[in-house]
Amino acid sequence: MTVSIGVTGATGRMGGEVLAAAADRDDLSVAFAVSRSPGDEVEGVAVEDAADFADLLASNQPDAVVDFTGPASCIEYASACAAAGVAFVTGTTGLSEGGFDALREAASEVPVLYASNFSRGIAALRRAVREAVPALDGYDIELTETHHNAKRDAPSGTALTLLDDIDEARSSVRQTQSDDIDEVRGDSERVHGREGEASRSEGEVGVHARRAGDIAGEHEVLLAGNHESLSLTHRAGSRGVFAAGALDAAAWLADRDAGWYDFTEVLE
Ligand SMILES: NC(=O)C1=CN([C@@H]2O[C@H](COP(=O)(O)OP(=O)(O)OC[C@H]3O[C@@H](n4cnc5c(N)ncnc54)[C@H](O)[C@@H]3O)[C@@H](O)[C@H]2O)C=CC1
Ligand SMILES: O=C(O)C1=N[C@H](C(=O)O)C[C@H](O)C1
Repeated sequence: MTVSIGVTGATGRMGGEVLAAAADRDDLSVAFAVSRSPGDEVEGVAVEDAADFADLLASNQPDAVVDFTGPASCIEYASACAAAGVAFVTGTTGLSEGGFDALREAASEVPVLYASNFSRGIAALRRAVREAVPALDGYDIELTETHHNAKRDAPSGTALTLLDDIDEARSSVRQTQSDDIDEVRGDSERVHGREGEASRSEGEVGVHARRAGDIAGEHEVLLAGNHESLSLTHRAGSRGVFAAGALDAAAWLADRDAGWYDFTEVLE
C-alpha cells in the first residue's frame, strides 16, 4: 500500500529534504505540499498556499501530514488534521507547554507523532544517556548542542528531550536509594551558559547552545567525575537523516488509531 502525505513548510530547509526523500521512496507519494511562500516547485512538487491547507486536506485526503514549520503553524496544522481525520507527524521544535497541550488535544481525534529528533543516532544516544547517568551517579553533566546560524529556538528540542532523559534517569537512581517520595522527585537545575562568578552547584546540568554556519545538528552529553569523563556525541551529517526518519514515522502512523505516539515505537 502506498501512503500519501501532505507536506507543510515545503520551501523550508526540512520541507525540501522531506520532499527529496519522499521522491526516492516507492511506499509513499506526495499528495500536496504547502508553504507560506507558495509558487515555486520544490523537488518537482508544486507548492501551494498554506492558507488553503484545510481545503487541500479535504480534496486530497492524504493518509498523513509531515510538518516541519514553526510552533504556531504546527498547532494550526495539527488541529486542521484533527478536524479532517488525518494523521499528523511533526518535528517542529520550540513548542510551549500550551503548544504540546494543543497537540495532545489533536491526538484525541487522530494519530499524532511528535519527535524532537527523527534520527536513529539520537534514539541510540538517548538510550546511552539513560544507561550512563545511573552508572555514573554523582558525576557532573554538561550538555552542548550546535546548529546552523538560522535556527530560531534554543536550546534545541533534542537538548530538551535529553535533559528530560537525564532527569528521569536521575530520579530512577534516587528511587532505588530512598523511600521518601519528596527526595525522589525534582528536576535538575538547568544552568544556561556561564559568565562571571558562576561556579557549579551540585547536581546542576550546564546547557550550552552554539549557532554557526550550516551545521545540521550536534549534541554532546558530557559526564565527568572521579578523575574520568565520558562524552556521548551525535553528529547529523545532513538533514536527510531527519527527513528519512519522519517519513518512516508517517508510513508507520498512517493507519494507527487516534493517540499520542513516540518515534521509539516506530523503531521497535
Ligand atoms: N525533529 C527533527 O528531527 C528536526 C526538527 N527540525 C525543526 O523543524 C522546524 C523547521 O526547521 P527548518 O526547516 O530548518 O526551518 P525553516 O525556517 O527553513 O523552514 C520552516 C518553514 O516553515 C514555513 N512556515 C512557518 N510557518 C508557516 C505557516 N504558518 N504556514 C506555512 N509555512 C510556514 C516557513 O516559511 C519555512 O518555509 C524547526 O522547528 C526545527 O527545529 C529541524 C530538523 C530536524
Ligand atoms: O533546527 C534544526 O536544524 C534542528 N532541530 C531539531 C532540534 O531542535 O533538536 C533537531 C535537529 O537537531 C535539527
